[in-house]
Parts: sequence; structure tokens; C-alpha cells
Amino acid sequence: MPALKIDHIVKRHGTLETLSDVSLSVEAGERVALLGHNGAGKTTLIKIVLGLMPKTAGEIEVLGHPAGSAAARKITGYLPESVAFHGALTGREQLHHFARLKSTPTKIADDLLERVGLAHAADRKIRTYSKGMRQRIGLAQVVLGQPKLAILDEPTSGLDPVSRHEFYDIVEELADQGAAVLLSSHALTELELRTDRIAILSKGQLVANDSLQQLRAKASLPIKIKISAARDDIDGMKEKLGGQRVNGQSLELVCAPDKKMRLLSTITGLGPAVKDVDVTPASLEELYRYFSTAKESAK
Ligand SMILES: Nc1ncnc2c1ncn2[C@@H]1O[C@H](COP(=O)(O)OP(=O)(O)OP(=O)(O)O)[C@@H](O)[C@H]1O
Repeated sequence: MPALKIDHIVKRHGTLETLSDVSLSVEAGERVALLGHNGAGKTTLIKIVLGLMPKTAGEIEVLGHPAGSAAARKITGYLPESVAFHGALTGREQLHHFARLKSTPTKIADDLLERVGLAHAADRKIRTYSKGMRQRIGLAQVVLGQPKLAILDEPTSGLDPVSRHEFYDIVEELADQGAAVLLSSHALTELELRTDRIAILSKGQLVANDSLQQLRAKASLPIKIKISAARDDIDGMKEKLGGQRVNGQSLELVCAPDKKMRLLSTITGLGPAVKDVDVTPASLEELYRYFSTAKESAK
């Protein structure tokens, strides 16, 4: 049984259909990124999963429990996009409060403050915290309940690169402990390595739902190959291989994925004339653009 099963969900606001027949599952231990333009329907879907907004049609289950039921809420952790805490409480007091609500020993909350890098500020009022520090309290609050499903809405917006990295380490630990993670974000580059599957919503429809590797195979977007020449014979190399000359000593080629191995074998055949080769497959950003616009251009 998947930890989260979203089955043919439809949401209408009056005549406006914001989710059209969306189906998506997340397994225990899996990290799924939910992507989409502004207004694509991500927050609407998340609110329905949490039971905060009624659906028009379809079913959602969290480990077999209906979305929004007490049993589903008990095993779900949620970090909203703009997390708000009581500014007059210290980080420790706030987390102890959550621990009591979740019937968890406060010692675990203290350990988590350390884990999210807030031990030094634990006894300061939250109103003195930066956005990143508040996000860390938010993540600690999610981890505290040992959720079976963690839903993180734009969790890293406003975080610096180091904090983002540490944030994803904790998300990974959560998944390693068996939680299913559904994470909405616009920060595509960081998601490439830190999620197992990518789901793309476009105008309320799920237009992609696969691993990065599978999405690359389906889109079959061109691959970039950059060759650095060992000697000053880049023009000779360009004559043999084609492509564009860049930065004096390098050549950039673009090829279809199924032509890659043949081209690489031609390049290695040039022997010591080639100093280095970089192969860059389609990035998540390029795939995202491809899948979120493919539907529109097909119309
Ligand atoms: N209560 C509501 N009444 C009417 N329309 C709504 C309501 N809530 C959301 N919508 C519409 O539903 C669509 C999806 O909105 P949603 O907030 O889910 O998008 P999103 O993908 O989360 O966008 P963002 O990345 O900007 O947060 C938008 O067109 C929005 O205007």
C-alpha cells in the first residue's frame, strides 16, 4: 500500500477547474518533488491531501486512511510555505509545545534542536529568528512526530545554499526512516539530486511523473558535449566533428541521446588531441520546461 495515494482528484472553484483528474502515489521512503508554475495547483493539491480543503471528486488515502481523518493527520507532518510560530516563545518552548501535542518526550525536541543547527539559539525568542531559522524549527516540528508522510511546501525558499544542503540531509534521513516525502518547490537545481521522482503539474493536470532518468528518456532532449583540445588544433577538430567553438580551446556539440555513444567513440578516436570531454544531459530545468509546455503546444 502506498503511503500516499491520490486517486483521480478533481477540484473546482465555481466554474474554474484547478485540478483535473490528478492521480499520484508516494511510497514509503520515497521523495517526490511536486513541480509546477505559479497557479498550477500544487498548494490546492497539498491542502486537499491535508484535509484542509474539500475535493470535488476523487479519493485520497494516507496509509489507507481517508485524507483529513484523525488517523491520517496523526501520521502526517506538514511544513507550510510561510511557516508562522508564536514570536514570544523561544525555539525550545515552541518545540516542547509541539512535543507535548504529539505525546513525544521533550528530550527528543532538545535533540532535534541540535540536529537542525539551532542549539545555540534554542533559548532565544522566535521573533528574533531569521527566516532560515524559522524554517529549521518548522522542519524539526515535522520530524518530531516521526511522520509516515511528510509534506513540505516550498521548504527551502529563503534559505542560503548551506542551509538548503543541511535541510535536504534531514529530509533524506526522514525518508531513510521510512517516511514518504512530497515536496513542492521552484528550486529545480537542488531537486535534481535530492529527490527520487518528479511530478509536474501544469494547469491542474499531471503532465509528468517519473524518475529524472525516465523523464530524460521520454523527452529525448539533446545532450551537450564539450570537448577541450589538447593542442591548438581546435579548427581541425571542428572540421571533423562540427559544433561550435567556445572559449578558444573548446568545442561544443549537441546531439540526440541515441547518437551519444557513436559520437563519443568518434571523439575518443581522436586520441591525444582531446584533453577532456564533458557530457551534460538535459537538466531538470530543461525537462520541466519541456513537459510543462508540451501539453500546450500539442493543442
Ligand atoms: N479559494 C480559491 N478560490 C478560487 N480559486 C482558487 C482558490 N484557491 C486557489 N485558486 C486557484 O487555483 C489555482 C491553483 O492555485 P494554487 O495556489 O494551488 O497554485 P500553486 O501551484 O500552489 O501556485 P504557487 O506556485 O504560486 O504557490 C490558481 O488559479 C488559483 O487562483
